[in-house]
Amino acid sequence: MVEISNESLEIPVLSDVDIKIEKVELVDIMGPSGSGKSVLVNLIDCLDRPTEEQVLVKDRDLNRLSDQELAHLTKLEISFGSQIFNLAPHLTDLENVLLPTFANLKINIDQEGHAREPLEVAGPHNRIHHRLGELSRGKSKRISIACVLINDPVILLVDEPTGNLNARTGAEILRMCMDLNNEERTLVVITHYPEVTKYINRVVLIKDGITKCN
Ligand SMILES: Nc1ncnc2c1ncn2[C@@H]1O[C@H](COP(=O)(O)OP(=O)(O)OP(=O)(O)O)[C@@H](O)[C@H]1O
Repeated sequence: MVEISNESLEIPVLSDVDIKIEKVELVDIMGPSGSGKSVLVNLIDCLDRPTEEQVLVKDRDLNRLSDQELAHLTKLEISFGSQIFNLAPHLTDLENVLLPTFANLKINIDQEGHAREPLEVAGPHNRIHHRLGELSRGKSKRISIACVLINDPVILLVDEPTGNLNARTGAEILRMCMDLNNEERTLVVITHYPEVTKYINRVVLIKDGITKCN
């Protein structure tokens, strides 16, 4: 059970969710707006905690981890790519990609070299010193994927990587997700892309905070 509360109000958000995601799976989470998809992903990324029951990541109960263990998990093992409006439009692509590293990157490292691989994986890119706000939506999505990859995590959570994209670019981004999954990473994607089942064979449906299939 997950409830969101302030002093006067308690809102039950997820109440009967029982999902096991295996190592190296590629899973799509689908459901109507407000059904609890983002809250579920926030739980896996340790941004929220359940009011009842458990969330286990790599067999570890997140409620029982120390702050240091949680920080290690969320900095280096799990990466959450939120929707592109959470990227900073006034920063360059390179600066956006490097942002998740600032807590743990050594000062004298070649920053551009460090970002090169995730930028290449995320697609052809020759304008890394341009501000994000100057890019197309498709290119911005690719930058958000590069941000997810920069710390080389084993679990990737990606919120709406295909949102507001045309069919061709949406398919390219999903194919990229499949490639990342083939590299032995576990991927949890939230998308409503209509042909998602061509690319992802396990879809978890959430309706009113309850998983309908898993
Ligand atoms: N910080 C918050 N304060 C109050 N209610 C919240 C908060 N975060 C989420 N909720 C509520 O929890 C429920 C689930 O929200 P969530 O953002 O997970 O939905 P979603 O399925 O991701 O929706 P969308 O597809 O529109 O992004 C909604 O009723 C939402 O209003």
